[in-house]
Amino acid sequence: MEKDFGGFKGILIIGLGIIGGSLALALRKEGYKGKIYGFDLNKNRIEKALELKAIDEGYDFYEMIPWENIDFVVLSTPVKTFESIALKIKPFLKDDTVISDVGSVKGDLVLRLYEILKPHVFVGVHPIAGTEKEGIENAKYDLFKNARLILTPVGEDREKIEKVEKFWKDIGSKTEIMDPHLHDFVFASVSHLPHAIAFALVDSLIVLSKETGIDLFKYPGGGFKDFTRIAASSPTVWKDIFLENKENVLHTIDVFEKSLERLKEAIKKEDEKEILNILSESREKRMSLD
Ligand SMILES: NC(=O)c1ccc[n+]([C@@H]2O[C@H](COP(=O)([O-])OP(=O)(O)OC[C@H]3O[C@@H](n4cnc5c(N)ncnc54)[C@H](O)[C@@H]3O)[C@@H](O)[C@H]2O)c1
Ligand SMILES: O=C(O)C(=O)C[C@]1(C(=O)O)C=C[C@@H](O)C=C1
Repeated sequence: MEKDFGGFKGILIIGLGIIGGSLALALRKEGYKGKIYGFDLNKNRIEKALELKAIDEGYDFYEMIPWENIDFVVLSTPVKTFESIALKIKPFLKDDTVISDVGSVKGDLVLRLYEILKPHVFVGVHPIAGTEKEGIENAKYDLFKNARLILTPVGEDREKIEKVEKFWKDIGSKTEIMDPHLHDFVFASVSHLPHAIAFALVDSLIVLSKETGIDLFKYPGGGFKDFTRIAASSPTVWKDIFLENKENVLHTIDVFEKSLERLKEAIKKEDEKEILNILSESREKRMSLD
């Protein structure tokens, strides 16, 4: 099928971070012919986006944006900013402009955004791709290529939902539709919990270093570094994800605590059979990935 990026002629990306920036670069790389507008509260990000030729025009005041040219808006800021941004931009939107996002949490948030923005159509999107880096200075044009991308539409506007799906397919993502609440349980388990544990693991070493007076951070090998790469992720982005997906994150932490407790008990009792059971089952699962 011919590439038309959903037929959108003018795209506004709000938030020129690693994800918003990578989206702009991917559009260029994949041959998008329309105009790309960028918005960010941080002027340095706008300058960098212009320097990289990722965007055609950049703004830090909504009033200045040529809204008549924009038929697709993508929210790419931390998830807790989405609702206030939606309220701010709504008065400027053309009737047929579609609004979407790239946020890591969906659930009730997409229902609230849908209500705030109607009669405009909002379609929730989550690309399952990223790194621990932040800002457009770390953006990659191929971040979304062959990556899974979840759409969590609410409402019945098939035509606009399909336009958003085609937009991402033309960038090279593998799209999948999911219920927004199911999405939040799944990604609490496979993404939010691992980030919480990685941050907490680094914190454990801070505590142990203070307790002992030994700078444990001088000694990590590959194991600790591999395990905690994601603890270098943006605190602002992850604070918002944990709070916006609070119930699921708390539940998955409870389950993790029980798993850790099971291993702890087996070690305490020197129960070799139980230790081997836990490690073998986990190793088998981990090896079946990819
Ligand atoms: N980083 C990842 O791995 C990843 C992956 C998938 C989805 N996401 C989601 O993508 C979104 C963006 O994350 P990121 O990693 O690109 O973050 P980032 O920190 O790299 O970029 C966020 C940008 O938003 C700007 N910003 C913050 N508040 C703003 C506001 N109120 N108005 C305008 N601009 C504002 C910041 O100045 C920054 O340039 C988040 O919702 C996140 O959950 C992130
Ligand atoms: O690879 C990483 O650094 C990521 O954290 C990417 C990752 C993930 O957990 O897999 C992080 C958040 C997203 O919403 C999607 C992807």
